[in-house]
Formats: sequence, structure tokens, C-alpha cells
Amino acid sequence: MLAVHFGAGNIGRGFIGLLLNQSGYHTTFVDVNGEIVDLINEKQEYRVVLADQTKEEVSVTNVSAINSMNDPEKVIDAIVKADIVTTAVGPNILPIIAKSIVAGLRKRVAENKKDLSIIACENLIGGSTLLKNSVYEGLSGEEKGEFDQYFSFPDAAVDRIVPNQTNDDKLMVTVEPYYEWVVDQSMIKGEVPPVKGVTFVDDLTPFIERKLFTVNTGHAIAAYLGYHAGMKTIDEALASNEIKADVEHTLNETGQLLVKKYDFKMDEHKSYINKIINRFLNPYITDEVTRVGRAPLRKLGANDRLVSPAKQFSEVVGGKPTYLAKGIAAALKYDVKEDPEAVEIQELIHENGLKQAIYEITALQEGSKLVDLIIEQYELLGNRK
Ligand SMILES: NC(=O)c1ccc[n+]([C@@H]2O[C@H](COP(=O)([O-])OP(=O)(O)OC[C@H]3O[C@@H](n4cnc5c(N)ncnc54)[C@H](O)[C@@H]3O)[C@@H](O)[C@H]2O)c1
Ligand SMILES: O=P(O)(O)OC[C@@H](O)[C@@H](O)[C@H](O)[C@H](O)CO
Repeated sequence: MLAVHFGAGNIGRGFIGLLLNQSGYHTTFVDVNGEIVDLINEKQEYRVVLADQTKEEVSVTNVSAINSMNDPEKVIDAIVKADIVTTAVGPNILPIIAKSIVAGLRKRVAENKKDLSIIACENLIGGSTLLKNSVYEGLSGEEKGEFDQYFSFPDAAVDRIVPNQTNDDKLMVTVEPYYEWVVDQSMIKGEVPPVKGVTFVDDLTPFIERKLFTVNTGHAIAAYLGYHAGMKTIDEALASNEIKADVEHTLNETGQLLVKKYDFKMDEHKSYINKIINRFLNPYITDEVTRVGRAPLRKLGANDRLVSPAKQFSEVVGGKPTYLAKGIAAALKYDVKEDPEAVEIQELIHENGLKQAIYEITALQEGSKLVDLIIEQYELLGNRK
């Protein structure tokens, strides 16, 4: 079996590539990082090491890689032959890789007409659907019909903390032991791809919202408040009682929302929150606040981990989502020079004023009480230490 996986980065090698290998696939990674592509082809294997006291090491074999900048035709041919296509490139890159996916799928329709699932393993709601929309953009009506017949884009939720890697061995990835990969089975045409470790469900929404609004909301709060307090890593941020309490209060807000919306049991959800905070505290992982806080424009988007639960909190639970608003305010103050999205946010605030910038970034409407709450929290936060 052949898997084509876009993005040989942290989660690509450390999670998706590992499970694909353990399920019996040969994985062809597609990436634009020439050094990583060459190393994968040279070594044909890499190590995944668990970040716990065991430091257990697993070897991922049966791998190759294509540099999509140099060999776009090879990518197309790999898609024609693939039994599954997965991605972990970052949400903003999905429209870019859609171009080679569409070329590969067109050739597949012409040559073998075999069913195929294409699964985006990114941190966003409806990631595969977003990829599908990009793929379908340039198709004729007839092509859309053919693609609908053979190709599925099931949405997915993926959870495993894989920090930036600093190993001498450039292919080795250190990962936390915990993982969860949930795929919406109801969106799959034909056979469900046999990937060990994947949970197939009929409705992904509760799973992706629970993950994004707990793991990623909590992570974002720790990163933005940690950065604001002059800290470099997530464990350093959580060593501050004040920031830890802010994370807990925020997850209590998203928890109230999730419990009410999806009928989760409160005590089970509280255990889920505790498990996640313990994952953030894993002493075997050093995770930089600039990795976790990266791309703040995306993270402040209307459907992402901060603004979406804050809006829904007011509508579903009632009352003020004060701690989510504090996190949003801290994200608006995130001014890392090396992060183009952070720079853009600071420019928007500088040029248009805070209120207009919030409307533009979050798509919140004029008159929204949440905007007033964010501004209040922004003033309270003051200057960065
Ligand atoms: N790291 C985590 O803890 C984690 C966990 C769950 C989900 N995710 C999600 O997985 C995705 C990837 O995150 P990551 O941490 O692995 O990032 P990463 O930067 O380590 O990996 C991204 C990879 O994509 C490659 N890439 C960039 N442009 C490309 C293109 N046009 N074609 C092919 N490859 C391209 C990069 O070179 C890089 O190797 C993100 O959506 C992230 O939210 C990450
Ligand atoms: O990948 P991002 O930028 O959406 O979010 C940063 C982290 O919160 C994220 O990568 C987590 O480590 C991951 O989602 C854990 O499953």
C-alpha cells in the first residue's frame, strides 16, 4: 500500500508517518524542504522517540520523499498510485498543495478511476473540506461529478504535541506519548483506509471542537500570556501560578460550552482538561511559546480556538467569556518580529486603531459586546515584561 503524505515536518514524521508505517504503508513524503527530502531518500528510515521516562525509540522504515519544487511530475504520479493521501503542512499551505493534488486526481481519473481518501491533518475545523474546496476551484462541472464519484475528503482531528526539534539527527522526532487521530467516516466513499490508531466516527464535530477548544485553546492561552510575561517556553509559562490559573479558567469557560453543546459529562470533561494540562507540563518536552503562538492571525480567526468559543460562550452558556477575552487580548499584543502574522496584526492596530483591527481580524461585528470585553482586557494587560 502506498501513502502520499504532504509535509515531512514535526507532525508529519512524528505522528502521521509513524502510524502509516505501523499500518503497513510505504509512505512517500512530499515537501519543499530539500534537506529533509534528501535525508529521507538517503536514509530511508528515521527514528521517533517518546518524550517520557522510557525514551522508547521506534524506527519508521519504508519511506521515501519527493521535493515538490523540483519534481512536480513525480508528485502527480505518486497521487495516481496512492492508496491514501494525507497532509500536515499548516492550514495556509493547503491551497498551494491543492494544485498538485488536482493534477494528480485528474490523471487518476484518466488512468485508473480508483477511490481515494485525502485527509488533511491540520488544526482547524473542516480542514479536508477546505482542501477539497481549493481542489474543486478550477474544475469543470463534469470533472466535479467525476471527482465526487471517486474521491473523499473526510475531515479529521489530530492530537499529539510535537515541539520544534533540536536533535543532531535532523530526521529524528521527539513526540509526546499521547495521540489521537479521529476521522469522519461518514464522509468516506468506498473502503475506509486501514490505518491503525485512527478512530473513525460518524460525526466529527464534537471531537474537533473538544480538541481545538481544549488542547489548542489552553495551549494558545499559555503561549500568548507566557510571551506577554517575557517567558520562552510553555512549561515556564505554566510554572507561573497566575498563568496556570488563567489557562484553567479559560478551559472552564470552553468546558461549560462543550458540556452544554454536546451533552458531555462534566466530570469526564474535567478529567480531559486535567489530562491536557498535564500534557502541557510534560517535563520531557520543551515547547517554545513562539511555536505554540505561531500564526496569530489564523488563531484569532472567527472559527478558530479563541474567538469561536468566546462567541459561542455568550450565545450558548450566557455571560461573559472573560478569560477567553483575556487570551484574545494577549494574542493581539503578540508582537514577535519573526512571525509575519504577528507583524501584520501590529500594523493593523497601529494603522486602524484597536477596535477596527479587532473587527477585521476576528470578523466580529460592530456592537459586539465581546469586542468591548477584549478591549477592556487589552487595557488591563498593559505592557509586555
Ligand atoms: N506539531 C504539533 O504538535 C501538531 C499537532 C497536531 C496538529 N498539528 C498541525 O499539523 C500541521 C503541521 O504542523 P507541524 O508542527 O508539523 O509544522 P512543521 O513546520 O514542522 O511542518 C510543516 C511541513 O510542511 C512543509 N511544507 C511547507 N510548504 C509545503 C508545500 N508547499 N508542500 C509540501 N510541504 C510543505 C514544511 O517544509 C514542513 O516540513 C499544522 O496544521 C499543525 O497545526 C501540529
Ligand atoms: O499547530 P498550531 O499552530 O495550530 O497550534 C500550535 C499548538 O497548539 C499545536 O501544534 C499543538 O501542539 C497540537 O495541536 C497538539 O495536538
